[in-house]
Amino acid sequence: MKLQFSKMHGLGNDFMVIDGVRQTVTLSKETIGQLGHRNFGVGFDQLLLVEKSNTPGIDFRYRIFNCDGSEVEQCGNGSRCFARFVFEQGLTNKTEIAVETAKGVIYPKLEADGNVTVNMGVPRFHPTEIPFQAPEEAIIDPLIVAGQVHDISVVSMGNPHAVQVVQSANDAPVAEHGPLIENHPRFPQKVNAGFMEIVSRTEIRLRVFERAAGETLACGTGACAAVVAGIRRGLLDESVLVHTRGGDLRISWAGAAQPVMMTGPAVTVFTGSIDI
Ligand SMILES: N[C@@H](CCC[C@H](N)C(=O)O)C(=O)O
Repeated sequence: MKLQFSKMHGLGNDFMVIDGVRQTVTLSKETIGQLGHRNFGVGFDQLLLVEKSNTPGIDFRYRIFNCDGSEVEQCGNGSRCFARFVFEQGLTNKTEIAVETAKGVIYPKLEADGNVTVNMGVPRFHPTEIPFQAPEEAIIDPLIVAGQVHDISVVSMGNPHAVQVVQSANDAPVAEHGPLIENHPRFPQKVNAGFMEIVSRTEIRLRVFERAAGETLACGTGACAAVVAGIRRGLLDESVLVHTRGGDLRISWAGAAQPVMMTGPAVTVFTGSIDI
């Protein structure tokens, strides 16, 4: 089977994006893992599969897979690339799109300046919604990692995040502690581990060790989760510029029961086809 795809990125978090509306696509976990390989495949952090939606009022459905082939619930940088993809490919002429993911509907909007703004939905904090083993919801939970207590804030943006505040994002032990947090037994479905440096009430630096993908140059849901965690801790204002290794995102959150808004770029690098 020959598969047409676009290679895209959002701040260096890179994607293979496949049109499953005009192509019949069947992908096993193994095939996704092979396609994701940086030496033997196309290479990506996540694969995005765009499909038709059967729900009235919803334009598309899109599925998200980590580079190991595991399917995940949500992807911030991916949602912006999804919107750019369906527009560029002529799958829609709408600039405001409603798209179903495995964890609800999100609303990307293509801006006149080339950025994409996404209503990422309402963040969740209850341990059962992460999922996280804890007796009750808290703003800060102590987590023992490498024999030391780390103060984490757990946030679900559809997918699970554990965010901690560090003195310096640059010097944070992301490669050492990231996998320990990702696979910590208190997170039965694993977790994305965020390391946030507070620069000011309106600016942070962030690195994220992503579940099943390792540290990426940027993580959109990780940025949403970090800003929400910082606001809940009383450290950040409502609108925050997030510096990632791949570039900047603007994240805003007006507080409890409100959706998180994310604005940033989405870039097509090339289109191609591959025999699978
Ligand atoms: N890069 C993404 C998040 C992708 C999914 C994540 N690795 C998970 O397993 O939850 C983003 O931009 O949000």
